[in-house]
Amino acid sequence: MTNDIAPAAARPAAGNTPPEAVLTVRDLNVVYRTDPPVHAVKDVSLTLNRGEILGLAGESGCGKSTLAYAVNRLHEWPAEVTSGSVTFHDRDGGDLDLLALRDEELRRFRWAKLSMVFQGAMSALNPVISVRAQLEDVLTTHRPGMSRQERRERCAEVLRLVGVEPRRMHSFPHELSGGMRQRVMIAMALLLDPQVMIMDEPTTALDVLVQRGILREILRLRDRLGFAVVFITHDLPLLLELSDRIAVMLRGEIVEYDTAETIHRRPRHPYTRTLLDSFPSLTGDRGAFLRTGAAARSDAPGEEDAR
Ligand SMILES: Nc1ncnc2c1ncn2[C@@H]1O[C@H](COP(=O)(O)OP(=O)(O)OP(=O)(O)O)[C@@H](O)[C@H]1O
Repeated sequence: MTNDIAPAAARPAAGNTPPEAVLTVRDLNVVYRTDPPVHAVKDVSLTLNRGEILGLAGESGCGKSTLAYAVNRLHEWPAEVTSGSVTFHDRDGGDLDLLALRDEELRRFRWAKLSMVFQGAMSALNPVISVRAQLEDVLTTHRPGMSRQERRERCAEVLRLVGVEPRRMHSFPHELSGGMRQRVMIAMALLLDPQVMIMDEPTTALDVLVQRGILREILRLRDRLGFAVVFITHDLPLLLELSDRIAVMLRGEIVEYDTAETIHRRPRHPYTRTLLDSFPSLTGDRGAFLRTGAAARSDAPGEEDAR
């Protein structure tokens, strides 16, 4: 492992502006009401700052997805939030208690303020509805005042942002490669200019080159558009490259929470050290390609995974 990682948490807060929270999770507990019950998220507290990438790491089954779903109120019975709070600090001012939002408020909130990208784009996208129709549907629902022309233009714009040629909007998801579909999912998550994106293993199923291209794109977009990201993966070394801060989760609890720099140089918890040592490097020298752009241009946006 190399020591050339960029100073974590240095990038989002340009100048001397102190970090400003966009999402605060306090003492969150989630239990699956099964027999026996599973206490999947235990007293989790996290703060996501505006524009930062917060990595959430931990092995399969530690509760990462349960936490992400609960934050966005996407959890379903038998999962139940038993205590805690999730507060969204809107850039327009005002705090929203997400756990208290009624259905209609929640519907308006999701995608517009906070969007989510899941691992399997194929399960999130409808394979038999064109990309354009699915993107436009989000706009029709959330921006009813937009004209047809404006909707088309916005769809083309977000596809371009994620490195997909706008002509691809006429395709159906099943006609696209896995990487392309993930890019379309990211485009959809960007449509309404959200302040937070939760990405749950968005590139895990993809091969390494395609992963690299997409991860780079996420960094570029974050720098350009300023949204904050909760990036979930079991690949802690990958998070070292991508994240500003990292939370390490073990059996439902956050056992270490610090800047990527500190976790890289001075991991305190034995489990963090195990995760760092045991995971094979997918990306070569850590920190080499994502932040510095040192990789070959073969991972140029949208081309590597074109069919
Ligand atoms: N529907 C369910 N009913 C009962 N227990 C569940 C259910 N879904 C998840 N769990 C349990 O909750 C715990 C946390 O699971 P979760 O899927 O959140 O972990 P994860 O870290 O996201 O894992 P992965 O990386 O494999 O998705 C696990 O013990 C899991 O078995």
